[in-house]
Amino acid sequence: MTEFVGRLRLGVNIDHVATVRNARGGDVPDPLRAAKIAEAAGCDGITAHLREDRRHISDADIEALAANLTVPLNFEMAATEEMQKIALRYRPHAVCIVPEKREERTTEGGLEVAQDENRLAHFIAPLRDAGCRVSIFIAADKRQIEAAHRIGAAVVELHTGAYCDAHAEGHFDERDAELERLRDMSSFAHSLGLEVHAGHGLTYDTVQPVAAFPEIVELNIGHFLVGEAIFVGLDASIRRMRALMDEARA
Ligand SMILES: CC(=O)[C@@H](O)[C@H](O)COP(=O)(O)O
Ligand SMILES: NCC(=O)COP(=O)(O)O
Repeated sequence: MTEFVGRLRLGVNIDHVATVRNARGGDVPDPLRAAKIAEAAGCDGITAHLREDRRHISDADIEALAANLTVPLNFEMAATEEMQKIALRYRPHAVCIVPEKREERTTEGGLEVAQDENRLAHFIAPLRDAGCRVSIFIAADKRQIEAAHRIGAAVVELHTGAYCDAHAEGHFDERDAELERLRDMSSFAHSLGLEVHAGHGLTYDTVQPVAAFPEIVELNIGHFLVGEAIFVGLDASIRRMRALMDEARA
């Protein structure tokens, strides 16, 4: 089932502004300032991942974002009791449950929902009751999508990392196969009534084929935008991404 869903939303992930700040300690660069620039550049939401080890975003960042944003906050977190308490304190517009491994450099894969269904169903219930849209960050995998649907998630965010990595490494057959998987699985998730988002590792070079899938309503993009901002400024990097997304959608 496909349908035209209108303007594709851009959620700007500001985690890696905090990474730069934390390299030295102190207060600069300030993720909230980045979020305000992103709002002015026309983003549709701000994404921030409060990792359990606080390697980038801090508790104080979440407090500042929750108090000052005018666009919705998408709060990414692991499925732990500590994070659930924080989410229930701030009640962000959306909570995206992501897997975390201590030794990983970034979020390597999607959440294993199918093997942890009962626990996750109980875990997300209070978040849903508090009014948060619960999103599950998963690989483009039918089994995981079906499990996310069964536990009562409103949204699935499909991990685009494998597609982006294959492109960056010049493995174009693998890239095309990953893209095909993303296309099929976004359509499948949509057919179950799930809202479909995608993200991780997207760049100017990789965003358009994903943005063209009509079932996807939101892309969350961060690391590349923050890196590009070093050269052109954050406002310009976001506006260019926005333009590429709109072009692909048209
Ligand atoms: C879940 C996700 O894909 C992003 O939020 C990403 O996790 C950014 O943070 P890291 O680079 O620490 O993984
Ligand atoms: N959920 C994915 C996200 O928020 C952004 O990931 P990245 O662009 O920083 O890799």
